Amino acid sequence: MAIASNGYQSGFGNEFATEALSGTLPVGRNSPQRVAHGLYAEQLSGTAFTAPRAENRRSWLYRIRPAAVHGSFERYLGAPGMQPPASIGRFHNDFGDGPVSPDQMRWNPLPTPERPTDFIDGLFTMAGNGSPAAQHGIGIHLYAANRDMDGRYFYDADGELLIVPQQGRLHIATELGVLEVEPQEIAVVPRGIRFAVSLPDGEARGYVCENFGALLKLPDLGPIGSNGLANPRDFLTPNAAYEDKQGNFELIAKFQGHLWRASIGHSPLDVVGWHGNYAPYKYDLRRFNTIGSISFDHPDPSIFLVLHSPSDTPGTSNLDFVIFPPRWLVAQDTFRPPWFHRNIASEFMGLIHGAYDAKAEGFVPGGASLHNSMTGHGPDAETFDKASSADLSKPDVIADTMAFMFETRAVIRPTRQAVEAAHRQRDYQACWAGLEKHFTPPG
Ligand SMILES: O=C(O)Cc1cc(O)ccc1O
Ligand SMILES: [Fe+2]
Repeated sequence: MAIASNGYQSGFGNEFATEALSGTLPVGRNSPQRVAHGLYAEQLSGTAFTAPRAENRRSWLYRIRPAAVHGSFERYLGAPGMQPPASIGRFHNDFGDGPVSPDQMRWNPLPTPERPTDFIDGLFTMAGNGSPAAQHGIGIHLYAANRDMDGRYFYDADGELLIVPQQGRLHIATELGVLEVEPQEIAVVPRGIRFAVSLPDGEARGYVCENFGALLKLPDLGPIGSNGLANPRDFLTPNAAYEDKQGNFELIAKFQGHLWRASIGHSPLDVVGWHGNYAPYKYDLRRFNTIGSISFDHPDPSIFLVLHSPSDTPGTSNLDFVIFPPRWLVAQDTFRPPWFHRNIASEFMGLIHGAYDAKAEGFVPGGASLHNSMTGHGPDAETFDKASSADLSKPDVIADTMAFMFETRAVIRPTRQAVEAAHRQRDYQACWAGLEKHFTPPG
């Protein structure tokens, strides 16, 4: 039985305080000689102790047993039958260091698993850059699962996890409380926090971005002003909820790019109360206040930025999480869909719902595309033809859609299993083949 949700607190990066049993949190100190109810106090830090106050993230957990209590770790390659031949498992950060193709690439959704597969075994690494060791870059994964994590708990020491469900709800029971998310919502589980995922709909699939760099934050708004894009009060962090359970359980860790397993005799989701600003959260993408052009020209997609992980270079992100939500298009004398372009940044896209306005066909919900640094891309031939002769005297509404992009400063290296996958669309480039020469010089 999964832990029931105990509701949420609202705000982004607040100093939260929550207890599932009253009187749990110590008053006026963090680590009293004896904690109430016979609990242990434990600090979990998500930034350096000495990080500037505005960036500093840590929480104090009051729990039944400290996190140190478990058996020793051994390598874990995934459930039997799931490993690819190289025996590195399907979920890893081996992005390779040899030649990487600049091809545009696109994939159909990850197939539903043939055997019972939980969220962790259902993860399939598509691409990435940087590394957990370097503390910058991202891992990009798809998941397809049809079984609850039962007696099994996971944490990722390599990065925070941005989870983007595409089909099926997720019940994410974490040490700090429960996140219930459905498609068009996202969940963020910070580095190190233990959790178990169950599937209220029996099946689920979606995307995960693993952020090895600086923690995701809300962007500055500059001239937009003090409101807009993703508003802080729409972010929800769970109230404390715990289970007091003994058994022969498993703790899976992701550490330096690979999975490890240890036995654990109790549920690590045993935090009765906590306070601090390092905590999981969720956000409903349908709450995004979309801003765009009301005069002419299609703006850069940075106007759709939800969250970003900055790098050491100002304005140049380790990760930008951008969405393409429903919106009105009113720009005059303008080619309204995304333009043709080549970018310094690299782009991995997914589609949560509906259709994407740059692609008439082939980019399907649950699918993915990759356009690397300086690789040309843009609207397919059918979209170009339609938009070039559209009636601009009327606004267009783009309804029933939710696409997103993981954009990153470094080249995104697709994994071997992604390049060789049966679900890769090997004919993707054909979508631009119909763009004929129209050049007609005068005379
Ligand atoms: O390639 C894409 O479809 C993503 C994208 C959308 C947009 O509106 C402008 C630039 C961009 O890279
Ligand atoms: Fe693009």
